[in-house]
Amino acid sequence: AAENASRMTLGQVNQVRPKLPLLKILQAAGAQGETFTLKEVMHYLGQYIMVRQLYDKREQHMVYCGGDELGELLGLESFSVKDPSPVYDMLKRNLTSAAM
Ligand SMILES: C[C@@H](c1ccc(Cl)cc1)n1cnc(-c2ccccc2)c1-c1c(C(=O)NCCN2CCN(C3CCCCC3)CC2)[nH]c2cc(Cl)ccc12
Repeated sequence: AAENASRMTLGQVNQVRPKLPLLKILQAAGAQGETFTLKEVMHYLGQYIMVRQLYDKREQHMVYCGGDELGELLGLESFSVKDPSPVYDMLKRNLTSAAM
């Protein structure tokens, strides 16, 4: 019982709460709820890029997000999935820890 309780709380400890503009993007990609693991956030952002066809069909590592809400959040017209730093910077600005 105790280990289950601790496992449940540990499961909670790595949850993050997206701010509203990011939450709307995740929900557009099918996300349910308001807190996620970082892995889930990345999964839904990838799904969003796929569904909105923001990646270049020929150069599939290039994402053209200008004019999309994602580009507004990133402050970028485009980026390469090979350099995740702009995405991590955006997440720092748009995620709060759900643990508090
Ligand atoms: C390594 C990983 C990644 C993850 C995070 C970051 Cl900051 C960079 C890179 N990654 C590698 N390519 C992609 C990618 C490329 C084009 C379109 C969609 C996703 C991703 C991204 C994933 C993802 O969850 N990826 C699962 C496997 N992907 C392979 C690529 N697959 C598609 C590539 C285009 C053609 C169709 C398949 C989709 C599944 N989540 C992301 C979210 C963002 Cl903000 C940006 C990119 C991704």
